[in-house]
Amino acid sequence: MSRTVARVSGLTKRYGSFTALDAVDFSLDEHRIYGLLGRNGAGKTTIMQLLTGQIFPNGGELEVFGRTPAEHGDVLRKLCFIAEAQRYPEDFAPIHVFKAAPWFFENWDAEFAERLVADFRLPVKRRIKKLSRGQLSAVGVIVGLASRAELTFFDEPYLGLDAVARHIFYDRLLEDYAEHPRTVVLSTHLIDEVANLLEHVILIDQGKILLDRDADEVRGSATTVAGPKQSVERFVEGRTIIGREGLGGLASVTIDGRLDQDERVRAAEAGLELAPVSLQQLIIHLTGTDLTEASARTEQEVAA
Ligand SMILES: Nc1ncnc2c1ncn2[C@@H]1O[C@H](COP(=O)(O)OP(=O)(O)OP(=O)(O)O)[C@@H](O)[C@H]1O
Repeated sequence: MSRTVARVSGLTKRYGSFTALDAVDFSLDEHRIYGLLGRNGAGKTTIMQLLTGQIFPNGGELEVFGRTPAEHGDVLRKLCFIAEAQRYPEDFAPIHVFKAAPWFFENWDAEFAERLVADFRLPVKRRIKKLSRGQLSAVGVIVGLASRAELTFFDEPYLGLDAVARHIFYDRLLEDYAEHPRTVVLSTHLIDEVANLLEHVILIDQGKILLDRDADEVRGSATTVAGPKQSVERFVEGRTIIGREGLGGLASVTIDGRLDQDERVRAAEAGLELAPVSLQQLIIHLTGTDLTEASARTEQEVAA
């Protein structure tokens, strides 16, 4: 059985009369990659700041490696938090950040950091305030990866990183995680890009947990049916529709729930293709009203 590295229960954070986090319960197991997902302002950064001892809760229990993080230096040394707008001392260049890193991270791998510098083509001697937005994000990503902290938080780490650099990040994270398992919590809005990386999904909305499940279970919880429009519409009749796309005579409709064997045979006979739902589509459905309203409208249009 895997060890729990962090556990929160009834965790509440208020800013004045505004409740940013409302009695939240969840736990993080060792050696897993978690996606902490949710819309803007959902409470993701707040959770990460609480778990890394940067802010204090107004209520509930919070335990990281069995202790309250803010009060225990030995716990903080096992943590790495890469914030969206990570700040560094004035006049530091990346090389100074990487030289200082072993003081903060006991597992720091300088050679790995050097390889990452080459991968990201980072000018290590240039002052941080002169770096481009993407290069600044690369500094954080390198620290997050090469620190090999037992519990690493990446909060939207790649603002400004181009597509190539983002994929280097995903590849290196997976390779290094395979060799040095640890717990990683990744908060991102680029859900489709990271979907294959995630082993577990925690979805938060307006300070409450909407979903806390194994990523494979989430992916299997809905199905996309694609093919000729009329056949698709006939097949999905009476089911809960999560999303709908179409082009010319073709349609792709996502329905809630699994299909049984008979339904799969019927779909094949009707020339329809079935695919598991994309994580992004499911999350848009669970946290947004736009798509649901849009599909309700489309359903009415189809019915008319
Ligand atoms: N210091 C603060 N004072 C007042 N409100 C705050 C403070 N910090 C955060 N909030 C509010 O708490 C809520 C949660 O913020 P949080 O930064 O955790 O969201 P998030 O899920 O990380 O969002 P995003 O995806 O946009 O980064 C937001 O409504 C935010 O405005």
